[in-house]
Amino acid sequence: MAPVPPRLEIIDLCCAFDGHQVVTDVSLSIAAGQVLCLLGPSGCGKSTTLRAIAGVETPVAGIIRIDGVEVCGPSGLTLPEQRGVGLIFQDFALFPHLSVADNVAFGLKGSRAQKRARARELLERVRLERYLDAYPHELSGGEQQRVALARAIAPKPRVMLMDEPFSGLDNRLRDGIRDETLALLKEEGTAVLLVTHEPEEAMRMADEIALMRDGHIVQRGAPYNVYNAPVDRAAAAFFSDINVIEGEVNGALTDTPFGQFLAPGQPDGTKVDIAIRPQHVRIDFDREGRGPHPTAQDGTPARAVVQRARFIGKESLVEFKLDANGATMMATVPSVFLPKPGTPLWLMIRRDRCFVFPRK
Ligand SMILES: Nc1ncnc2c1ncn2[C@@H]1O[C@H](COP(=O)(O)OP(=O)(O)OP(=O)(O)O)[C@@H](O)[C@H]1O
Repeated sequence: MAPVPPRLEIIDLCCAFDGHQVVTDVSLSIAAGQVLCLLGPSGCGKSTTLRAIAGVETPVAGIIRIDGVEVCGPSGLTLPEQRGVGLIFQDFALFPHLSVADNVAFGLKGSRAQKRARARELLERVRLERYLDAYPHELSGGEQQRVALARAIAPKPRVMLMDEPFSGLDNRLRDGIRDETLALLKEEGTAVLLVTHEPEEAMRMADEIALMRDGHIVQRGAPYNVYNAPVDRAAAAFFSDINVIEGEVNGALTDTPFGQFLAPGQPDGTKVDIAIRPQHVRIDFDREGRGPHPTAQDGTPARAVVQRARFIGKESLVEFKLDANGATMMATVPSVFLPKPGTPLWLMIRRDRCFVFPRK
């Protein structure tokens, strides 16, 4: 039996404006029921990629296939409305003069009764069936977004393209609507491409993350892998604050205030950055100038002096200055831990949580 093609497949997509390339050789594939998040900073080319898939932007090169059928490529361009693609954007303009049911049924084929039945089914799924005959202005922002969602899903698109669809909603509402949306789309076997610049949103929603920078996909993988094995310093820094300890390679080792680190394959004299997230820095007390003993897991402790400490909700953020080289380090600790500025403490860094990158 021939293998099932991915629901959405993009090969070497390139887009340009006025001769300036903003999307370069982007390749992605998404299976039925899978969610891929295109994650990256503002201006990196996420929305342009999405618009090219929708068919409202014409790429300069590349192939786009939906269920194995080319909709953009050497054989030509399929019209946007014939691609079987749904779109959800941040501003989810509903038609103000149509009832909620008619908004959801808009674009559906079939008899009036059939369209109303499908609208009811979807409004039940987003728990808004009581508003079937209401008008958009009678609904809250979050409810309107759920109607927009039901409208986008109603024609059973094979591919759903979502551009920051939840950023207009408040935090508590957002989590529920996000989860609800995904469950519905997965159930329908839709391939979802979600554009976001928020790592937390991507990690929460994605089966796979494609990290984008300057028009390129720099890393692809499951959220756990992208977070825990970033390809470079910028990829690590995109997900959270990071501490960077600078070093230089000598005999495949790098000396730092936290002891020696392996830098395999790096020639002598290479400058390296050792990155560690603040939540993987451990703190211990100063015992009359002595710290804890080195361990295999945490390496050598380094003495540091508290610069400031802030409580930021679930955790506290403490900023230190290292005795050894005056470098600044940040550590997050669960709950309230607010040592006074000037307090000497010892820092240890989880060896298995450090990333060693040659400096660019
Ligand atoms: N219609 C256009 N004409 C000219 N340049 C454009 C056009 N649309 C986008 N660009 C440029 O292309 C680049 C990529 O833009 P795009 O909107 O794809 O980025 P993005 O990653 O989606 O950013 P954001 O998260 O801010 O929406 C940017 O430099 C932008 O200025």
